[in-house]
Amino acid sequence: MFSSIILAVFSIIVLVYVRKKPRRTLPLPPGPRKYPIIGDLLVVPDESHWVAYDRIAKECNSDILHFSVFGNSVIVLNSFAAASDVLDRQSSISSSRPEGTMINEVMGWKSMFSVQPYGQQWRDHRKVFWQEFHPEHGRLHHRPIQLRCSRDLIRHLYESPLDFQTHIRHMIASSILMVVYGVDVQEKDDPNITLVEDALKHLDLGFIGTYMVDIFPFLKHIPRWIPGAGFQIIGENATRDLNLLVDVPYSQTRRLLAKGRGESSLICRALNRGSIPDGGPEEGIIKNTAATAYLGANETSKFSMTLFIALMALNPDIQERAQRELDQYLDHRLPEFEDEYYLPYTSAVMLEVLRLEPITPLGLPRSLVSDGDYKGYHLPSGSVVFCNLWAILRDETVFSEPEEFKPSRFLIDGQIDPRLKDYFMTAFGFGRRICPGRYFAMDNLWLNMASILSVFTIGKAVDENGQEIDINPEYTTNLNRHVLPFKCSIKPRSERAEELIRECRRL
Ligand code: HEM
Repeated sequence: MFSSIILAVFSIIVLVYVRKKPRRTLPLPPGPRKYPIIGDLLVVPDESHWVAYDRIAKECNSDILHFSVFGNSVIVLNSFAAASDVLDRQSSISSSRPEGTMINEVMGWKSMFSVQPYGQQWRDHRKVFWQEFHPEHGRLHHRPIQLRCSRDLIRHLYESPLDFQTHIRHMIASSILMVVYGVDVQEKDDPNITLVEDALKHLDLGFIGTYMVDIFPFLKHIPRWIPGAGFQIIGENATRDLNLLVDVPYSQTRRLLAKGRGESSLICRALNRGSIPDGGPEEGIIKNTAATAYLGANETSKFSMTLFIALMALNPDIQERAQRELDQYLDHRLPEFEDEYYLPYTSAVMLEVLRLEPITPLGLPRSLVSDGDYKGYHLPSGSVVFCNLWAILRDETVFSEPEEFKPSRFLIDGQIDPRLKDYFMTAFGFGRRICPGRYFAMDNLWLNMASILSVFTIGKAVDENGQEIDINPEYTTNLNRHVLPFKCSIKPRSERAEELIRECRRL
């Protein structure tokens, strides 16, 4: 009797175990040696993760890696082939984002669709975003605003070149604020620019895996006064700053609309598309989409524009080549969007800046909603997936001497190589979650880079003894990077250039 009870209990345990853990027939992708319980915690690198992942992938001779931290599975895709297979071909299972407890719940970001899991809520927000940011719409409605902000940038750089980072930040924030909210931006110390920067400064802190609460979600319930619960205070500050960002500019737009202004904005167009009750769920979608756009545009373009300034100062021969092309074609006028096709080297400079140092080297994390596979490896459901964009954009088989800044690599027969440009677009991610702001971003970057090159010479600054100050671009090491401040000189190229700059009066 006793032995039959033991047998029955044993059989139930085996059944439950077998049900819960279906037998895997395929192995997991390779990765470093795993330790009991903590898994790979000790070997997960704590800085420049993308460089370390690329090295480990080469050591393992595999373009896909698997890590495990306290039983949580992490997959890193290290090649174009792996990324397009998992994120494009298997997009039905790989288009979600991980439910990062810190960012989504503790910091209150779950209303931003960039971090939402795949599903109806995400689709509703992305639809509102895409109606505004698809390329034909952008050409019609955004380009005039981008042109105006770019001319302001040229004027600001002329007036106080040492403050170039402030001016870049102003140009980007004002172009997206006008597009999304239809509100004008003050020449200096605009409160809406402070709002977005305050909200963004918390983002790095909430990145998935930075806090134990992401590994042990029950920690979100511990009160803020318990020692070690500092993340709760960070969460409260982040939630407050995000709520301000979502509400304040939106209310300004509503006030403008009530006065019959602000009509050329995402908000006005989205409100006009449906009959939206005040404060109802649809209004929430528009409000949150607007804030996601404002947040998404800021750091990304700022990083690439600042890096462009550093690379131009460091590479005078490349700068001069672009200027020769601009001078020949423009014949003493500032560039406009329609000129882009005729200025391929200038476009190549932009592509190369974005290729060399992607702002988000590991993209934004995805999560697998079901089991997948790649090259005979098992990809477990629930895994967090990182795509190593940095490694993909430095693949030696596509870009020779990938660590060199060489815009001409993008040219074939004097035009942009379409095959290479398609490959390059991976800088904006893959599949259903690919960056929906990419056309706006590329328009903004191209126009501003071309305009700066056409009227300014960028060089190294000199110190009080007349010695050149070296530039060695340094970045923060978090997953959403910033270029650390540096000095450089920005001077008008000629008297004619100075005239053109003076013509950039506020439109
Ligand atoms: C140089 C500029 C930019 C770069 C390199 C960039 C890159 C990226 C990348 C790599 C992703 C993740 C895609 C994925 O998961 O596969 C992303 C997502 C996103 N980006 Fe951008 N981006 C840029 C500019 C912008 C701009 C200007 C906006 C807004 C106007 C924007 C809005 C977004 C949004 C909303 C998402 C989340 C999409 C979703 O989860 O469905 N980005 N971006």
